[in-house]
Amino acid sequence: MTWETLRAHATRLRQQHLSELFAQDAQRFEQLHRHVGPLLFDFSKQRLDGEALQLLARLADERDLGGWIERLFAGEEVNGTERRAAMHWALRAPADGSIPEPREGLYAEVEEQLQKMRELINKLHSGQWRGVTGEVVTDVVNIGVGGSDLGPLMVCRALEECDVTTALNVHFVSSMDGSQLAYLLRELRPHTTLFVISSKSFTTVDTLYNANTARSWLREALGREQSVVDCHFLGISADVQRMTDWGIHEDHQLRLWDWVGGRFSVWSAIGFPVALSIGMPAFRDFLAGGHFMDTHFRTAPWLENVPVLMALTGVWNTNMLGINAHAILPYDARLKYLPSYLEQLEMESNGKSVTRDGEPVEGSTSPVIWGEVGPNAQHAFYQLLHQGTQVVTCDFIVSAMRYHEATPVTTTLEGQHELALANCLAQSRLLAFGEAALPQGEQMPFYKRYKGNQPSSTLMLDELTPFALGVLLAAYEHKVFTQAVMWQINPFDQWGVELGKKIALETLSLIHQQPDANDLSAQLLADRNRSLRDSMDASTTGLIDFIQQQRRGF
Ligand SMILES: O=P(O)(O)OC[C@H]1O[C@H](O)[C@H](O)[C@@H](O)[C@@H]1O
Repeated sequence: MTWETLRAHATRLRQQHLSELFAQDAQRFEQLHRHVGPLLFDFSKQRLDGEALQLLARLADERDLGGWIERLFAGEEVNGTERRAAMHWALRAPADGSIPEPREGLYAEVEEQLQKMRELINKLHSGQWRGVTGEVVTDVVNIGVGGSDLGPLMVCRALEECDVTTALNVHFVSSMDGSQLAYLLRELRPHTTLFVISSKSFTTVDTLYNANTARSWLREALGREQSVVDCHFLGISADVQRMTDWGIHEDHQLRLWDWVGGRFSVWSAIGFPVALSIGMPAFRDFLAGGHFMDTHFRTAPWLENVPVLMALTGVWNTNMLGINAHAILPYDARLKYLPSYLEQLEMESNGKSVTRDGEPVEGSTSPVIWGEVGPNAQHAFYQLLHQGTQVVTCDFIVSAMRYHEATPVTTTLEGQHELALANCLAQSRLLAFGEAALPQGEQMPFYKRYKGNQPSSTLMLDELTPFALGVLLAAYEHKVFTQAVMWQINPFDQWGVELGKKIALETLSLIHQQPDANDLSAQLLADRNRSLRDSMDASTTGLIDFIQQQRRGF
C-alpha cells in the first residue's frame, strides 16, 4: 500500500527539477542534512521531499525495521540460509554492557583475540619477530581476497598518515593469477618476510594458491623444515583446524567466527594489517567509531538516523525513480579503495532477486555500484554523469579538514585540500542544477549544455581519523542492512558466487590435463575429461582448445 503511494508520489515529484525543489524551500539544506559525531550527511540534493520521507519511514515500519534491528543486535539468526547470526557489531562493542551480550562470554572471546593481536603486533613492532635465520622481519604480506583483502587494504591506505611502523612494510596480495605475488617476490627477501594468510573459510583457492606459492618460495630459499613455516606464516581464519592442517603454528593463529561475514570482517582479526600499521590504540579508536554508529543506528528515530536515511534515499532512487547506477566518489585519494570495498559490501549483500521467503522481489534491489577517487574520475567518466543518457546517483565523500602537521609544504598542501573541496562541492552542485548553476541568462550552445537533476548525497567527515572512518564504514554497513529489510532479502549470504567456483575447478582439470596427486590413471583422466567436455558449451571448449594449441606450440 505505502509502496504504491510512494510510486504515485514519485511520479508527481519526477516532474520537478532539483533546482525547482531548492527554489521552493530556502530551508532545504537545514531540513535535509543530519550531523552525528564526526559525520555530516547532506541529502538535500536528492530528488525527494518531506512527504516522500514520511512515506519511506512508514514503509520502514511496515517492513518491521525496528524488529529486524532488535534481532540483529540480539544475535538472532538473521542470516536464514546459513542459519547464522550477523554480529560484526559485537567486534566493536565495549564490554560495559551498553549492548547486552547475546550470550555469555562473547565479548571475552572477542577481547582475547584482540589481546593476542596486540602481542603479535608488539613482537613485530619491537623487532622481536625473527625469521628462521634470526633476521628481523621487515615485510608483512597479507594474502587474502574479497573481505579478507578489501577491508584491510582500504583501511590501511585510508589511515596511512597514522602509520606508526617505521621499519615495517605491509603489502597486499589477492589475485589468483599470481601476478601481484610474482612481482612482490622479486622485491622481497625470504629471510625477512612474514606472510599473513587471511581467509575466513581457509578454503578459498585464490588465497591457498598464493599461500602455496609463498611457501614454495620460502622453502627454496630457506629449506624444508617446519620451522620455516612456523617463523614465516601467520594465519587468520574461523577454521582453526584448517590453519593447523596447512601448517600454521598454534601461536601464530588468530581467529574469527562464523557469525562475522567476510565483507563485515575488517573489525575482526582480519583487520590485523590495519592494527599492525596504525597500532592497537588507533585500531581501538576505529572500533569505537563503529560502535558509535551502532548506538546511533539502534536508537535514533528513522528520520534522524543516518544509515536509515542513506538506505531510504537509496530505495527511493532505485524503486521509485528507477535509477540503477550509483557512483562512490571520494575527494580524497586516501580513500582510493573505498569504492571497491563498497562494491563488495553493497552488491554482494544486496545483489539478490529472491526474498527471504523465496518469492521474487517487488522491484530492483542493489544498483550497480562503482567509483573512483572523485578528482581523477572527473577526467574519466564525469562526461557521462553530466551529459550522458544515464541517470546516476552519487555519494560524494570528503573531509573538511586535513594537513595539520607542519611540514615545509603544509601551506601548498592545504591549498590542494581546498582545491579538492571546491571541486567536490562544485561537481555535486553542477550535477544537481545543471545550467541553473550558472549566472542568470547565460546561453550555451547545445554541446555545452548541462541538464543537471542527477541526485547525490555528500558525506563529510570533520577529518579522516580512525574513529571517523569507523563511523563512516558502520554507517554503510547499516545502510546495507536497512535496505535488505526494505527489500525483504537476506544481505548476509552470497550463494551467487558459489557455482562459478565449482565450475572453475572442473574447467581447471580440462586445462591442466595431467593426472593429479591422488593419481587418476591417464585412461581414467581421459575418460573423465571427455565426459566433462561433452557437458560443456561450444564456446568454452573452443577457448580451451585454443589455449591447448597455444601451449603446445610454446
Ligand atoms: O575469507 P575467505 O573465506 O577466503 O573468503 C573470501 C571471499 O570469498 C568469497 O568468494 C566470498 O564471495 C566473499 O564474501 C569472501 O570475502
